[in-house]
Amino acid sequence: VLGRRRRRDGEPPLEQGWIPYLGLALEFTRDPQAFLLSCQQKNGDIFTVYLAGKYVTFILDPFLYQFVIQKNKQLDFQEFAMDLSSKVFGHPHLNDPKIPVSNEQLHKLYNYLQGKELNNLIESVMRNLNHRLNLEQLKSTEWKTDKLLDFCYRTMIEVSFASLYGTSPCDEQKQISELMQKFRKFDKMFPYLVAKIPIKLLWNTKRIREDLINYFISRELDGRLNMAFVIEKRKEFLEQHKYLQDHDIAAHHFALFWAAVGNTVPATFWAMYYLMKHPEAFTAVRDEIDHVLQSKDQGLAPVFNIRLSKEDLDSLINLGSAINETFRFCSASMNIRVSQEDFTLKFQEDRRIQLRKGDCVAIYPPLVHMDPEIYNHPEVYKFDRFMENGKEKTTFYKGDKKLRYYLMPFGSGSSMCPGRYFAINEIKIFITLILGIFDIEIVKEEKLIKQDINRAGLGILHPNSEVCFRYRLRQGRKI
Ligand code: HEM
Repeated sequence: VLGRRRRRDGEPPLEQGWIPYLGLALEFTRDPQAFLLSCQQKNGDIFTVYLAGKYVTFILDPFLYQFVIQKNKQLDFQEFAMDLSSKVFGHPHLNDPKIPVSNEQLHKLYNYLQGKELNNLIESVMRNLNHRLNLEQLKSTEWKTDKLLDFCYRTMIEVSFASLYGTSPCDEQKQISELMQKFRKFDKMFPYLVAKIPIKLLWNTKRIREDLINYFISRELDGRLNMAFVIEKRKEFLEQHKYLQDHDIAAHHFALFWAAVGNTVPATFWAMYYLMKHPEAFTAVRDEIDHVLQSKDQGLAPVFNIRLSKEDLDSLINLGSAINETFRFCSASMNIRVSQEDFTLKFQEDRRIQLRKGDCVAIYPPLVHMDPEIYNHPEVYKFDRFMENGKEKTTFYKGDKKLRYYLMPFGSGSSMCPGRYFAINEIKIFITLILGIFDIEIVKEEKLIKQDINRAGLGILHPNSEVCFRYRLRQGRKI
């Protein structure tokens, strides 16, 4: 059968299925967690599965992750990521000999998402979110009803776009609202694009992608004010290469914008949702927020003008733990590497496996996140799971051995998300302002909200339906 191969000595157990080309892809996508657990029962912690034209070796024992992560020369991430990104976002493949733009140099610029520049980004997000919330124009006693995922998208796309790509001197509410709608349409197709379904077959996705790319062409970006340093530098870097057309550069900007909001918005949704569903968590987080706001004597009237520093946000331990617990529940990004040559991957002592050039090696963190040996009652949301003695808890055990990798929403090693600090701070700012300013509650829930697993392996899962909520200016709080 096409694609079938024989297992060689030293290679992990092999599961190929019987369907030509697809192999076990359908079983895997139907429920990755259940599928991997059943393979583990049969084969142990290391096995290879044939999935849609690729042999993927899964390493399920978290104590072996480090051996994969350390081998970043033989097990490459960048080539695979660039390939995928260029197909999904329609930009040229960097490192193509015809386009001598260094992907490595481009990566160095992501350092501007951290350190001193992170403080500036935090300040921008604060300013832009205060501005956005002031536009809501709520009167003090009036409840306003909305849909939670939609609210998170509207607010965070506007705030992230303004904080990264700057603000326009003209009113751009209409354009931003169109950007949000198009972004959501494109994002719905994201799993299909990753699965390499040709964009032509995905209705009008190609046109929507072009429209989105057009928001980022240089004549649109040039007049914007307060652009983030990371974007300014990235723009300068890409524009100095005459090989890249304006459209190519814009497509790169769009890819980064997708990375910046594609996971942050659903993560914010879940963080808010779980807080609203768990009153004890809501109260603990809100008390902590009030404490910080009061100590800073923050302005809430006549217009909201909350300004908190990174240190203030760092001090929100309950909130930080609630966000980590949210990540544990709903993050499902698979860490993939591609073997650059036939070689022996060595683990501790005499444990080792043979890998072939072109095969993938995968780590699937949701299995760790839901492991009852690591997390007591993993199916239960406990907002304070990641705190201990008033600080962030960082020691977790499996059996009696301490784990290095216990929570992995942001990937690992060479594929670690460079925007992780920015993302966590953005979510913290969002929740701090919303809980600080508003009373907020779920209105009705006709059916239980579940995670839609069609993005399993690709990042933060989405909810399978909307949640209706309402909010009003906080009562019983001096403003
Ligand atoms: C909750 C929010 C976020 C999550 C869960 C997340 C997760 C991830 C993960 C898992 C990867 C690795 C991808 C892989 O292994 O295939 C990644 C890569 C990346 N992320 Fe994030 N991310 C988030 C927010 C952000 C933000 C806010 C930014 C930028 C402002 C950002 C920028 C990037 C970039 C540029 C890459 C690609 C890095 C590379 O090519 O090496 N992310 N992210």
